[in-house]
Amino acid sequence: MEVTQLPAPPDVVRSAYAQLVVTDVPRARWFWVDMLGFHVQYEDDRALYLRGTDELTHHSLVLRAGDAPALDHLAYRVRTPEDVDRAEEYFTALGCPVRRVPAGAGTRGIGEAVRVVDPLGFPVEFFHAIDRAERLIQRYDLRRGAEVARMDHFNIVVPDIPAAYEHYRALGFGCSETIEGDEHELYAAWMFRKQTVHDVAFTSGAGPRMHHVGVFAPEAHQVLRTADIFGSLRAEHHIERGPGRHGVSNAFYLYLRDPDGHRVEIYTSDYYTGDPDHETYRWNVHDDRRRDFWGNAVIESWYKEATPVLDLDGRPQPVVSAALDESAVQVGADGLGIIPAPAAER
Ligand SMILES: O=C1C=CC(S(=O)(=O)O)=CC1(O)O
Ligand SMILES: [Ca+2]
Ligand SMILES: [Fe+2]
Repeated sequence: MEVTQLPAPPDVVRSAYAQLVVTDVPRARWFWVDMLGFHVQYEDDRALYLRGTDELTHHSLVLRAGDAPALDHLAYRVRTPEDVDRAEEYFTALGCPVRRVPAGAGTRGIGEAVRVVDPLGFPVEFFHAIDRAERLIQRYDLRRGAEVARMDHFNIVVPDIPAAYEHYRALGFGCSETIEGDEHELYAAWMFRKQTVHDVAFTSGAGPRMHHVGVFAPEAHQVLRTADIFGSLRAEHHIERGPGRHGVSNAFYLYLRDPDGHRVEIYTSDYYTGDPDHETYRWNVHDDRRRDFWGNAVIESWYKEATPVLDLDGRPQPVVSAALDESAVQVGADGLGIIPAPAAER
C-alpha cells in the first residue's frame, strides 16, 4: 500500500493567544485585568484584547461575550507568512476542517490566518502577522495584581495522550517531561517549541476540552501575592489549587478559576529546554512529588473539570471519555494511597 507523504508542517514559534467565551465581560474584566494585571490593548462592550507586561504584540488573550463559557480557539504564531500556507496544506492533507481567515476578517490585530479543527478535536489558529504594541516591560507604574508578564502555555484535556503526543511531535514539538505508568503508559506530557518547558501539555480526561491557560509571572512573590489579594477581597473561592511547587516543570504555581470557571495557572520559574539534545524527564505516576513537589494532594476538580471547546462554526464539540484516569491511580499526592517508604528503603 502506498504511504502518502504529508506536506511539511508549519514552523510553530510559540503558543501565542487563546480566545475564550465569557458570559459577562465586565465581571471577566475584573478578574483578568484588575486581579491578574493583564493590560487592555483594546476593548468594546463585546470583547477584551489583553496582553502581559512583557508582550510586544497586540494580545495574548481575547475574551469575547457569549451565552456559555467555552474555548473559541487556541492560536500558535508561525515563523513566516509561508508557514500559514503550510498550515493550510498540512491540516488539509490530514483531512481536518480548515478555514482561511483573511486579514481583518478574524481576530482584531491578527493578519492572514488559518483555522482548523485539529486531529484531537481542538479549534486552532495558525498566524504570522500580528500588530506590534507599545513596550510596557519597564512600566512598573502600570503593574498590578499578579503582574502577568506573558502567555506561557495551553493545557488541553485529551482522551488519548499518546495520540496527542504523536500529533505535536509531528508538528516538531520537543517533549520536556512526561508522567508514565510502571509499563511506561503515558499519563501526561509537556511539549515545547519555545525554549522553555512547554507551549502545550496534555491532561488525561474526556476531551477535547481546555484544561487551562498558563500565564507567566515574573517571580514567585507575584504568585503568593495573587493568592493573598484574592484572600483579602474575600474572593478565595476563585483559588482552586496551590500556591505550590510543581514536580513537573519545577515551576511555582497557583491555579485560579475565573467567574465563568475558566482555569488559569499563574506560573513562574520553569527552565530552559533549547539544546538540540535536550532529554525528556520522566516521572512515575506513583511518585507523589510529580504534580506537587511537596506532596500536596491535587484537588479532584483539577482532574475532572474543564472548559468545552467550539468547532469552526461556534458549536460545542462532543467529548470522548479517556482511556486512562490518573486520579484513579491511588498514590500519596492524588488519593488515599500507601505513603511510599523513604527512598533509602526502596
Ligand atoms: O504547567 C504545568 C506544569 C506542571 C504541572 S503538574 O501539576 O506538576 O503536573 C501542571 C501544568 O501542566 O499545569
Ligand atoms: Ca478554594
Ligand atoms: Fe500549566
